[in-house]
Amino acid sequence: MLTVTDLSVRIAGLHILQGVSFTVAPTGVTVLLGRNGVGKTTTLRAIVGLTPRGGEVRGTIRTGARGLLNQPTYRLVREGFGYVPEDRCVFAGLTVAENLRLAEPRGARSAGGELTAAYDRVYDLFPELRRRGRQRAGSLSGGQQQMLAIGRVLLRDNRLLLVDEPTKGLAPKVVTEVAEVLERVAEVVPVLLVEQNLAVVRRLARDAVVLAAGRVAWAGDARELLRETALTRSLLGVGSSEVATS
Ligand SMILES: Nc1ncnc2c1ncn2[C@@H]1O[C@H](COP(=O)(O)OP(=O)(O)OP(=O)(O)O)[C@@H](O)[C@H]1O
Repeated sequence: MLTVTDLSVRIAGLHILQGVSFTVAPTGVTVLLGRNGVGKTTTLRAIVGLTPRGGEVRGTIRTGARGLLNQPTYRLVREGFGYVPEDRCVFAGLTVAENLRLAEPRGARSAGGELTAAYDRVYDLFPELRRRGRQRAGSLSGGQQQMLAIGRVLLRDNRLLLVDEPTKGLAPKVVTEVAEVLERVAEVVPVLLVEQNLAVVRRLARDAVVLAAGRVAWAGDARELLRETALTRSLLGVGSSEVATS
């Protein structure tokens, strides 16, 4: 389980997070919600040690007794933190297979060059990545790029995945496909998810944490939050029909 306590982040003179505390359950999806610009991405980036240079991060981030605040990102990756950023960051000029190869941990390929179980795990979830191995990542659709961004991270044996707005800008059918994949991923590894699509939240999230004004405004059962349309409306600023029908 990941515990974030009193997390404070200042960037460029802005006090963006002002004492954020929450826990990520050891299984399933915990969703991080809040209006635009409230600090959801800043929270994920602080956890994985990617606060921009000059930013100041304070507080504690722990898994068990281990303190992880301000650890270098490579060490956090070795600790089992997988991060899928909002902009996906696939290498457009490289093929799908080359993108995966760049993310390979030790053991993903045998001494003879054969792919091992790490690849089986990724290709079972995303058969299309195998089929499109030779295609340039830049020519994939948005949904396929998202699958590559998630698949790349899953080459490692993660203990926590942090996924930032994976369905943003995708067509409804593709949103459903990405949600299905995340649902399967969350059966084996806990996920901290930033997601604005409430239908996806409803489908995936067991726990919810809502940020407002630099702090946690609400935390608890995600379904309970979505049932309270007035609360959802006031915390997230969405229309009541959006909450009710999503
Ligand atoms: N490097 C930076 N320099 C200056 N301001 C920043 C920087 N990074 C984030 N901010 C500001 O911090 C605030 C929180 O940004 P963040 O991206 O974490 O919000 P968010 O909740 O993820 O937003 P959204 O839902 O729109 O993606 C915003 O006001 C943003 O402009």
